[in-house]
Amino acid sequence: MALSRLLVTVGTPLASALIYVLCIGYRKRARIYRLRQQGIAMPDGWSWWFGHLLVLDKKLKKLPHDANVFMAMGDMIEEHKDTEYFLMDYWPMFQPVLMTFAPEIAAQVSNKLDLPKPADQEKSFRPIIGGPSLITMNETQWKFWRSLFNNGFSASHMLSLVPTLVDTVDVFCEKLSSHVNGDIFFLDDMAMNLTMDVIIKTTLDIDLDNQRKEHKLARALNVILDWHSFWDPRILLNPLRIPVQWYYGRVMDTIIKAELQKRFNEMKAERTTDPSNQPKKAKSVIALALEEHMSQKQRGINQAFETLKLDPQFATIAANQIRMFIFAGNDSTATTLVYTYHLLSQNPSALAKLREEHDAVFQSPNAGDRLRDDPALINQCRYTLAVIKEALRLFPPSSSLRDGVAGVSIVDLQGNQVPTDNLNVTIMHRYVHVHPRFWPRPLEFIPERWLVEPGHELYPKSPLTSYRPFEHGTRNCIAQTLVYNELRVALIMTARKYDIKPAYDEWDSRENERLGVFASVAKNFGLKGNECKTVLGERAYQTTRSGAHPANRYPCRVTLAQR
Ligand code: HEM
Repeated sequence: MALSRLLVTVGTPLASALIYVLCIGYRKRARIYRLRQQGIAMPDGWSWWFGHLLVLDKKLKKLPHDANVFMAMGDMIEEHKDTEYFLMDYWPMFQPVLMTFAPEIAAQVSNKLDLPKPADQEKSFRPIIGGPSLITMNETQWKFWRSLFNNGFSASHMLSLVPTLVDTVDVFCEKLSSHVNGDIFFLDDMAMNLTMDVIIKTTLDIDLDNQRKEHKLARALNVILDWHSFWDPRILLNPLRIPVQWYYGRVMDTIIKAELQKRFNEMKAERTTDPSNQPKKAKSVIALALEEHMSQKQRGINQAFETLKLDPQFATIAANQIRMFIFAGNDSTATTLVYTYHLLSQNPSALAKLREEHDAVFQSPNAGDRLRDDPALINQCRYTLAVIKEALRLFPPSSSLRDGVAGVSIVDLQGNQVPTDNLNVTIMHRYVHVHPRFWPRPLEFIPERWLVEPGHELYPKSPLTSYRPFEHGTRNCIAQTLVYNELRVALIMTARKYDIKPAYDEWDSRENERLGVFASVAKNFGLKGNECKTVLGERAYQTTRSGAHPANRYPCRVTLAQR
């Protein structure tokens, strides 16, 4: 009797929960089934149980194990040339996603419909960022924070930070010099240290000097990222993950909040001293945001500035924003720099033209000093900018992700309505950027295409929609001017000094030697396959590591430039 009562007590809620989950699951699966029946484009091989996961897995198996998942979409792009979008059903892992590479559809997503960020994105970013931030916020909260930061990232403010960039790139040059004629090193790591120093200096005004010695702030972020995955169950289910990420998140917050308080105190002190006695110094992004916030607050409550306090709620979200700037800005900028050097190493005539431009604009080999005196000189380096734009076209480090909205549809190229509710939408930058309908000789590295006039055979069709590494519309990247300035300064100060060449062949043969006799015996007996090491013929293929880092952290060698 007691047993049957227990079974009823425990079993009823369990059975109800199971029925509930099955009902939800069935509803979601039935929806995709209906979309298929309606003719919404999707790859063949869909299954009720695993959506398109098995289809994707089959494509991924043809690539190196760490290749970026977007690289596996090449066949699907070919198969959907008529619609230029397709629905990928990631059941049971994620929400289904409408994947598009049509600039016309991308423009609807980012501008016309201005679709919001997915509600669950914040949760997956939380271990890294700590909570809501610009990248995941929507509506009023997003508007408030974006308006606080816009001024700090403005073109004029970014130009005033060029001398800071020069100081940081000076250390990068010192590091490159230490490898001249030396052994293989990993350019990706070195670029990451550079961009970390830049992002912290420009947003928070701390000199990490991370390029010389790993700073605890950088280390904390790196540990969090080592324990992070958006999908890998081996990492997500590890019981140590949450405490480790929580601890290092606290380390980051403590450092950032202490600096915020310092900036706040400096700001108060500035307001009470005679402005003519204050040293003229470029302010950090957070200092400008704090000033704006405090001025708004002061106007709102009509209270003397000296009596205001830094409110903890504001400080917490501001700390998230800084953590997000570090995360969003570090990898993507570093990988772009590495791919720019890579493309230059493969295209000697472009490198020669770049050097000629630097000779013409700066004359002296010490471009850093000239830039410190006259930051606007970077704007004269048109070919340099064209080289960077071309690197971002061929190796964009990110894509855009948006949430569908009930009742809102995308109009496809044939004029059909594609409903977006309960779907995410991804704009695949890589495939928009090499779209043959828009780009002449799409796979070639041709910086000149950025310098010709409309009507020229190299001029892209509709560059405003077909080129979107920083996305368009209200949710475009807030830091694109910082990125262009940082990369320009780095190229200006290094291109004439160094020749950087990839060393993958040497690296691969060393790795084979290291794996030794057991691996080659295993291969000979067919126990271990010869893993493919290139994607579309590219050894420096983009990997899954956030920011689409080049394979194996880009092993390379550097020598002094031979001209
Ligand atoms: C090569 C470097 C970079 C690239 C290619 C890049 C690309 C992008 C893209 C594509 C978006 C839109 C994402 C979406 O629509 O889902 C974005 C947004 C954003 N990026 Fe970047 N980014 C770069 C560097 C940076 C840096 C250095 C920072 C930080 C200072 C940064 C901060 C942000 C922020 C805050 C947003 C969200 C803006 C908003 O929604 O208001 N990015 N970025």
